[in-house]
Amino acid sequence: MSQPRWAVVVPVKRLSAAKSRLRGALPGVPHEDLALALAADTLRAVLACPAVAEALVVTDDARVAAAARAAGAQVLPDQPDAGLNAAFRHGAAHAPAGWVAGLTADLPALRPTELAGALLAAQAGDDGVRRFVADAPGLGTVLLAAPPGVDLEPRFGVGSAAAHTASGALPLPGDWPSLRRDVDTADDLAAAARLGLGPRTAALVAAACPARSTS
Ligand SMILES: Nc1nc2c(ncn2[C@@H]2O[C@H](COP(=O)(O)OP(=O)(O)OP(=O)(O)O)[C@@H](O)[C@H]2O)c(=O)[nH]1
Ligand SMILES: C=C(OP(=O)(O)O)C(=O)O
Repeated sequence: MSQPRWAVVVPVKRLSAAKSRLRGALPGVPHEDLALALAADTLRAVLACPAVAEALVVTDDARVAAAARAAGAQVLPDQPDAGLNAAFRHGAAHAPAGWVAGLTADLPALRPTELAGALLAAQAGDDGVRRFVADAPGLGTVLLAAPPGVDLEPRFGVGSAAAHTASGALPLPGDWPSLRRDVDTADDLAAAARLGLGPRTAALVAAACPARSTS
């Protein structure tokens, strides 16, 4: 039997407001270009993942929407424009019946095989329970997965790993460094670069600091 395939919801904030903690991380690179590259590399990995049938990008940003459509994603408006969890709920409500995952759009080192491993692990329990992947420090969440017929019930934000656990979701323990490596700060970006960045982000890092691209 073939593995059931997933709809993955990927919310992206307006680029002018997104990733504020990263502002100035790449000297000479416009901040919005960096925020767009992070999302584009995340989405590229999502769409290259064999377990994924569909990506739904929730955004009100025209550049993000154009890049997402060009990559093959469906684009939904950021309704009701009430923050990240509302955006996840909106995307999940438009996903086809089946397995649904929510993923943050700040994973520029994401490898499709690691995403596939996490999605497969989320299906292994077959017990109707939501599962999540915590970020590298263990406090936040990068992926939340819900079985068919189960609400995604996203609780992203500060301390979201504990919030997801408190809501009945179970943490997935797998070793997926590129999935767990979300990028909020310049240090996170350096850590993601050590794992290997996607092409859009790598090009901007190289443009900001050419010496780094050859090391
Ligand atoms: N559509 C949508 N996406 C959001 C919203 N808030 C956050 N996101 C996305 O959710 C992901 C994780 O959020 P954060 O890491 O907090 O990102 P952020 O709010 O852009 O970053 P900071 O300004 O540094 O807090 C990022 O990919 C954001 O683009 C929102 O209100 N709407
Ligand atoms: C949105 C989240 O994280 P951060 O803002 O730290 O990326 C989260 O971990 O739920």
